[in-house]
Amino acid sequence: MSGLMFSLRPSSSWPCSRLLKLGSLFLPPLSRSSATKMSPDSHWLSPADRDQHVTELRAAGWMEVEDRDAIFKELHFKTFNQAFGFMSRVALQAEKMNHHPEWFNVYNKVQITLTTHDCGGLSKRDIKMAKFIDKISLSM
Ligand SMILES: C[C@H](O)[C@H](O)[C@H]1CNC2=NC(N)=NC(=O)C2=N1
Repeated sequence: MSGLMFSLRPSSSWPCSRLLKLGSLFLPPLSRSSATKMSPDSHWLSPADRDQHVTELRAAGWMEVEDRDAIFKELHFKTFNQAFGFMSRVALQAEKMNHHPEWFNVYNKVQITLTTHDCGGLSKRDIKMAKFIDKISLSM
């Protein structure tokens, strides 16, 4: 495919929903309709909502990822079985929400990064998944 290629990245003043509309101007009609059909909870969080949610999640041990609009947490369990059982429950929830973590497991540790790939940043789905993860991890 020839032609000008560039990527639109959300920044603090350009929410993903606006970038999607701008980006869709350069997409073929088929992609344009799908790009604007994203469910609202996978749209980029507004700066005010993002600040509020991230502040709450930071208090629960989440941290912001330096070079991307994402949140990260490392969880420690007593055993590998407990860690894997936790991952199994989160995996079922991920399928139910159609929203999947980026994660790494070694023995009893699970490192999780949450971001919304469709939007290129944090959305309500990430917040919902982070709260689910915190609830499940406390019950293991
Ligand atoms: C096609 C499929 O519905 C999409 O790719 C879903 C799958 N899981 C996802 N997971 C995450 N974290 N972000 C997404 O944007 C996403 N999109």
